[in-house]
Amino acid sequence: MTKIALQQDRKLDAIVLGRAGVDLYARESNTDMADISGFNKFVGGSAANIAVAISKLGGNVGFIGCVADDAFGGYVKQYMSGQGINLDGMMTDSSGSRTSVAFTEMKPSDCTVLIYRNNASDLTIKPEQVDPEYIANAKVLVVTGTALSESPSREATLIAMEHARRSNTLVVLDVDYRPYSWRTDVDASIYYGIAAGLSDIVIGNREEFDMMETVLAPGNTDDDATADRFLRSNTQVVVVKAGEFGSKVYCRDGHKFQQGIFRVDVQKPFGSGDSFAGGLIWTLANGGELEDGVKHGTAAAAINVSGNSCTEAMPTKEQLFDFIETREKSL
Ligand SMILES: Nc1ncnc2c1ncn2[C@@H]1O[C@H](COP(=O)(O)OP(=O)(O)OP(=O)(O)O)[C@@H](O)[C@H]1O
Ligand SMILES: O=C(O)C[C@@H](O)[C@H](O)C(=O)CO
Repeated sequence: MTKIALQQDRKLDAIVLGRAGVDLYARESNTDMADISGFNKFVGGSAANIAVAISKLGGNVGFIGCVADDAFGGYVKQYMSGQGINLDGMMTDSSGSRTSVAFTEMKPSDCTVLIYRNNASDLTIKPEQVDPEYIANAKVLVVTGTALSESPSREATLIAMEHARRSNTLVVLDVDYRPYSWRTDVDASIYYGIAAGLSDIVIGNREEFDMMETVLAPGNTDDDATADRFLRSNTQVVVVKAGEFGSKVYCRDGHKFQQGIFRVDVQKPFGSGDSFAGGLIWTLANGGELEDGVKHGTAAAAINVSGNSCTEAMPTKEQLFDFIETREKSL
């Protein structure tokens, strides 16, 4: 079993950096966008999803991000506070930006997702708004990579990672690649490469690592080669997620393992990555082994994809361990 060393004497288990927005999920299942009668509203955004995931498991979690001074921004802050998330790092922008909004169908696969990020508030956060003391008070800094897609958020994200490194705060990069956020894959691979070099743990799926290797190894699809390439500089662990095929985990010392999935009745494919990250990071922040963290993340993801939202479908600690116990008994 593998232990990831981190500073335990910290006020916060984790701080998550990136977007917090609104998810509008189809009211009807298995219905095309054109035929949906309406939507159910939730808080979303990859970083907010991960923060809620950790909080619902019982973690003390903070946030670094920015929402607009509009009704959606107020809704997001109210919900996240209600979930017990510390918002000392949440900025509010009054320059006319807009809180990110995602519209989704509700189908087990081939789900349309439309995310409106025109002048997105989360990308307005500035380096001078990132507090190094706040980061020094957390065991883990979780960065969701879309925050790298535009300045000044790009610089704010990189300085946050530098602050974390200097204060021995573990750095996790969840790649969170959204192609429409980037001018080209070459641009993306450059900044993701810099961020990966500042990270202890890099979590991505095959498509995301393909993007990250656009310049370094175009056309490579071999996970082992990808892991070898990114297990450099500060990076101790690379996790390659593979949807219903589970995940592969590679450690700097050569140890590697695979984790299969927990089979469920899937309502939607998305949210799996954020819940996986939340379960993994919560486990590590509480001194758990890497293997257990990946199992917990895998179970949290299965629970989430069988639900009808992201944030609200994140499991509590009791739900997570009941799910695992029930499934393991039936093996
Ligand atoms: N259909 C499924 N059933 C059960 N577990 C799943 C399913 N799809 C994904 N998972 C679990 O979730 C983990 C992460 O999912 P995935 O590989 O899809 O990440 P992702 O591409 O970041 O997802 P997304 O961006 O859609 O949230 C997988 O490694 C697996 O453990
Ligand atoms: O990450 C986002 O901005 C949208 C998510 O909250 C949403 O649940 C999703 O993952 C759709 O793909």
